[in-house]
Amino acid sequence: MHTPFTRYIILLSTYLKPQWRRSLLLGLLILLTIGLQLLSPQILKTFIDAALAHGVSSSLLLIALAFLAVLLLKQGLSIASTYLGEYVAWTATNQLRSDLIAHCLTLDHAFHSSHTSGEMIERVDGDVNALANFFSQLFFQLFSNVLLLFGILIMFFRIDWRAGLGVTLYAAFFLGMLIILNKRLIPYWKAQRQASADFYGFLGERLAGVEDIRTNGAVTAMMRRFLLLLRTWFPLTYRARMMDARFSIVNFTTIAAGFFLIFLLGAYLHGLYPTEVTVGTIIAMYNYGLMLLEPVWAIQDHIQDLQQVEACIQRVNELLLMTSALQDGQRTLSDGALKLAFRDVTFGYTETQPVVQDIALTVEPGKVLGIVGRTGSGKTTLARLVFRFYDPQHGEVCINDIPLQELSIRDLRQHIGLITQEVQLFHASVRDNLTFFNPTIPDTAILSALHESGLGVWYQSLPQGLESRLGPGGEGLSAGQAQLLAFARIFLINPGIVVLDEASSRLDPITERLLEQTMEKLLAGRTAIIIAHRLTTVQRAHDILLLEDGKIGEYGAREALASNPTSRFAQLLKHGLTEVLA
Ligand SMILES: Nc1ncnc2c1ncn2[C@@H]1O[C@H](COP(=O)(O)OP(=O)(O)OP(=O)(O)O)[C@@H](O)[C@H]1O
Repeated sequence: MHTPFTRYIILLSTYLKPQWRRSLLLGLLILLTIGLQLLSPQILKTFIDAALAHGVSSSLLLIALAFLAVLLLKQGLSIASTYLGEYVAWTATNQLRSDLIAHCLTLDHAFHSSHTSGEMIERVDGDVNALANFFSQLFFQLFSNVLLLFGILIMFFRIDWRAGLGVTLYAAFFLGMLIILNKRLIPYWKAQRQASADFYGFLGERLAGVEDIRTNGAVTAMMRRFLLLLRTWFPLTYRARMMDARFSIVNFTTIAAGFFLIFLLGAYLHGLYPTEVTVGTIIAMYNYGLMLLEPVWAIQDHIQDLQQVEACIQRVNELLLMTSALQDGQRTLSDGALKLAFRDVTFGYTETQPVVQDIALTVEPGKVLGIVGRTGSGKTTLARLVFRFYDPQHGEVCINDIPLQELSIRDLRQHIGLITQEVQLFHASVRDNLTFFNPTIPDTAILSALHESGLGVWYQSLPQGLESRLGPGGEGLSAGQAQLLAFARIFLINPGIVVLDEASSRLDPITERLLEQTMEKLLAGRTAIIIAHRLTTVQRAHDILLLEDGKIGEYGAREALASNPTSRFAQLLKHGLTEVLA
């Protein structure tokens, strides 16, 4: 495992290297800004000494103008470095974001089903945002604040070594004290924030359920819980604020002591060397003292932020180090209907508990296999194995007699179309919903897919054609229309195998008829696996697989099974699919 420091270096070099010119320019801008910042007290010193020595003169105006010019230039440079800093940071972190997303997409289904989407968003975006802060502010600000601090100390040493030493010791003490005090303060604010999060979490949940609370007469009990939460929240906030106040008192006393030290040193040195340490020098020392507070406070903040960033870098690294359990193959598939075979397949989500067992069957090109079985019998699991979301523990799944492990996963998935019960629709245009945001697919192909899937009339009613936006989660579409849109997606990619997990809910007769017609077109010239819930679909299947607790309960040609009165399938047909399998 790398030490934190090497991790920072690796991260910085990976993502800043491509922008080294901009980063270098940024470094230069920061150096110049610091140089100008250190110059202004010197100009002030010259001004005061000149005023005291010669009274009001034209040179004073020139010095004042130089002071103004330095201030303006410094301001301009800070704006430029802020802009450049943000630019460099956003470019670096956007690259990191896309690297992480691309990496997550290569991870297997087991990874994705064991991490919630919220967790992934927090990892990819929350952690990257913290790192964006590291790149844009923390790294460059820490760099410039440390430089500024050293610059100020050098200015004190230039005045006199005793001044330099005194102020260096003071700065070290001040910084150490701030770090210790802040560490003590953090738990108080953490507890306060937790209490506030609990309160708002409770409030949000109760507001969402306000009708149930009222109708069940639970208002008094809820109010009591509110008061209890407020009773915890208030003392925690009070304690945190009091600690803050104490912290401020110590802080300002130390600052005051610092200025006292500077004036004392100034007066002492003026006494020793009146011509070198002038009144102007003492004013400059005071100004450097004021200037010193800024980097000390900032460095203390940065140290805290670095601890957070360290945790983020660790999590991002962990994610990047994860690899998919599935090894990618090289071979590719031909177009057209494909042959699918399960060869003695056994698979379980855990090693010890098989979910499907000893599955051996073949679906010839262009044929339809209907899978029926009770809920939890392993139907969806079989479909997942076809997509190679998982590898079987025993046996193999083959397409055109090629084991899936030998196929390129990308190519494999381009040759299989999946329609699930719940169609995932995006809050985006009809075009993007059909093409999955691929802008290279021509309109003519999309329109033809819409017509083929029976959505021609629906498309005519769209105010902005393909650019019309669907509501969030497909709002405004009926379940049947959503299914047909999923069919249109399949027509568009034209795969050789279709896996269809049929919607179990009943559809209205018109949509049902439309779906039937579209299904006919969809299955023509394709191999299909249909997890069937409706009788009409089952009747389309050439073969039937009845799954019972992950094992083959019955498997054979549909007609043969249907005409055998002793078969389970014939019983199912007699008593109705949904009634028996529900
Ligand atoms: N990602 C998973 N991780 C662990 N166990 C799972 C996972 N998915 C499914 N299972 C378990 O595997 C078994 C088979 O589930 P599967 O979804 O394949 O059944 P199904 O026949 O498709 O059910 P349904 O008709 O309800 O969709 C169930 O016991 C289920 O709890």
